[in-house]
Amino acid sequence: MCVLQETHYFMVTLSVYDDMGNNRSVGKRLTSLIAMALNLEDAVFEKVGSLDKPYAFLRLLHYPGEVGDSDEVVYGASAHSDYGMVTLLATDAVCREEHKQPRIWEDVRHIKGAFIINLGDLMERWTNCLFRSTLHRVMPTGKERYSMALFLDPNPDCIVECLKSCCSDSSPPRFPPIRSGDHLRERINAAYSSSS
Ligand SMILES: O=C(O)CCC(=O)C(=O)O
Ligand SMILES: [Fe+2]
Repeated sequence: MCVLQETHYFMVTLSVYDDMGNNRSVGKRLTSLIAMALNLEDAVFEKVGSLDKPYAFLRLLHYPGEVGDSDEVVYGASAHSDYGMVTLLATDAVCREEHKQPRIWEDVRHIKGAFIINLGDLMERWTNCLFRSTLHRVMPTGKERYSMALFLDPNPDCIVECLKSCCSDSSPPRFPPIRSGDHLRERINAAYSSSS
């Protein structure tokens, strides 16, 4: 069974995608939960413009099942963090997505009907690393994998800088302010230049 055959799941993902660009209630809810977890005002991410004309991208992924017979490990997706604010990921139960906890890689358990939420680099910058962007990778298991990744990013003109409540004299901002579009371009350029 693959996620794309589960019409209901597919429709839910598309309606979340639609919501990201239109009334943005999913984005508001997610960012307010992140704010609450940090003991911040619910609307803090809205107030810094994270949801003003945000960009949402949907990526449909299919990983072939074959595992090469060489000794070299071939990743479904090599270790990376997502570049933007938050990612919602719908997958089938087939392969392993792993998240790096402080030292070890841990399998992400599949829960039917649930999304995996990855925090992206811009969330790390806003929170001054109180919330880290999740390093993750997909390991092949010899079975096909399908997933749908929905990336929610701020508008390219949004200036992302450490939230006032996440820095202090003893914990100064670790990153300078950056235009979201410049950050995304830098990360994309770095990824393509290192893979060529
Ligand atoms: O397919 C997956 O589970 C992960 C996809 C992913 O990490 C990405 O597209 O950034
Ligand atoms: Fe990713």
